[in-house]
Amino acid sequence: MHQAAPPPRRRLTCRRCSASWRALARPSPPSSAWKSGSDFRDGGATTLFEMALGVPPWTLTKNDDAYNRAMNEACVVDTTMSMDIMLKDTSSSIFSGLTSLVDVGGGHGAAAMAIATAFPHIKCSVLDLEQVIIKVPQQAGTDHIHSTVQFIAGDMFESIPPTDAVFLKHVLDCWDDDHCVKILQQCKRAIPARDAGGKVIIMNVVIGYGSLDKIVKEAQVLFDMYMMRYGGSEREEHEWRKIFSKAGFSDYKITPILGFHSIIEVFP
Ligand SMILES: C[S@@+](CC[C@H](N)C(=O)[O-])C[C@H]1O[C@@H](n2cnc3c(N)ncnc32)[C@H](O)[C@@H]1O
Repeated sequence: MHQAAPPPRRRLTCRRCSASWRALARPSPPSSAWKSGSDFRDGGATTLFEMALGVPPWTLTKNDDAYNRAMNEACVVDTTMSMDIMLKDTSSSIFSGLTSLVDVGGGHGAAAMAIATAFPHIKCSVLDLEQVIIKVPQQAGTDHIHSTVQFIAGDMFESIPPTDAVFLKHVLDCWDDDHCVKILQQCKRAIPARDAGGKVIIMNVVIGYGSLDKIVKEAQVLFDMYMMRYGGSEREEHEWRKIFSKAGFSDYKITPILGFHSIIEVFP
């Protein structure tokens, strides 16, 4: 039987350090996952993740329960640890004055619950895809903090509920610049003007910010490479500035926190 030949191996090059390696140097996925050469990312259609698994990650969370569970649980573990650091380091200045916040792409709500615990007067909600929200563990409605956090199934590219602030933790680095601009444009529609307290709070890497330790720098660059699988990337300040400006925001402030993350407050 005739089987479609896999695409030729290509050499990928890291934009920051010029390291290069062979794409697809791994066991072949099922032939159905291969697409024609013109479908590859250079042709505009897909990502390393899709090349290997045939669908984008947020389709796989819909199609594959085990992958969905692993992704949601991993996000809770990462977020529980990093929110602890973030809230100790920076919280008062960043969250003061807010009465509502939507954690967009907030998974099972670990960040929203940490914020609601630290600031009980802020009404916190989580917006995520339906396949994520329907799997929010049951106990997340029974104790006091869980019951104050509202979970909303929806698509951030279509609309985000009105709120003082949108929180985006490890969401924008999953996407290329054009998708980030679209997400940020929806965020801007959801929040009030700057003088009425509106802002977007991004928790992500800003390459070059934070501790100058070699290990922190290496972690930032490794994350950049890691996010390439989704077609996303970690960004330097000038790359963030470009997407904020394209999405119609007027100003931003970067606050590095312990570890390799920063908080970016983005103002309409
Ligand atoms: C890398 S995870 C980050 C989760 C969480 N913010 C954290 O840091 O632990 C990205 C999240 O974005 C969500 N997501 C992807 N596409 C989305 C969409 N179109 N609308 C809403 N959420 C989306 C995913 O389901 C996932 O929960």
